[in-house]
Amino acid sequence: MRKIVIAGNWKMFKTQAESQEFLEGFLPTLQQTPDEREVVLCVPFTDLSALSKNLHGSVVQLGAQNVHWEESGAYTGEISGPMLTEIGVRYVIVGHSERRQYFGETDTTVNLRLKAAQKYGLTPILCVGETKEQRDAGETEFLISTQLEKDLVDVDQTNLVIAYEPIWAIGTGDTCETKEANRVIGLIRSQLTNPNVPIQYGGSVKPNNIDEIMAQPEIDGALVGGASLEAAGFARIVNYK
Ligand SMILES: O=C(CO)COP(=O)(O)O
Repeated sequence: MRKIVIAGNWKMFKTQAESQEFLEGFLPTLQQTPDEREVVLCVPFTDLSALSKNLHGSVVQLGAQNVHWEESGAYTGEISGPMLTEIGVRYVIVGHSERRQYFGETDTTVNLRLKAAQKYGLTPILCVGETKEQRDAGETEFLISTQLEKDLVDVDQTNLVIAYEPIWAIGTGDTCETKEANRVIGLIRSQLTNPNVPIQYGGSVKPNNIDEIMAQPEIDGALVGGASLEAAGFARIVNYK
């Protein structure tokens, strides 16, 4: 059976004080969450250490938003796998479209980061997805299959989560039609050697559309941006029906 993974991606939001306030609202709502749902918070590096202490003993796993491929070295501004695992981080987002768009992330560096994450004991969440122009030009399938082919070279598919995030649906309120998301995720699965890799949908996931998204047979979870910043809303998403 495939694992369900619901992850919040806080992006560049929340100071430590704000993250603490979030937890106070969020953690008490989780007692009812069925065991098979993995709940992950992918937070800014500066929030990781304090959250790690406060999440201890809860069902929530901690995630980072990027990882460098070397163990250590002269890489100003970067964070390595051992630095993350030391403080209890279990997951890391790799290849988010915002990293690819604004910070020069390429399929080559995504591949290096995925392999390093696994080497140092983290589970990477690989993000793939097309732009509006690529979708309108009928290039969605080609684009995603090319990303997967390049990103997954020598990557262990037994310790991996994939997120299908159509770029045009991120932060726009313009959710991908659930049947279409289900179709693309089915295509992604058909390209994997391990059909049990959990594949999430991401892009304007909200409390009012999570039930419909999770009802789709190919969709194994969600990667949630804006709606993961508010405790009650994210709790509703995690506790989808
Ligand atoms: O980029 C996302 C998650 O990684 C999605 O962001 P939104 O949920 O804000 O659209």
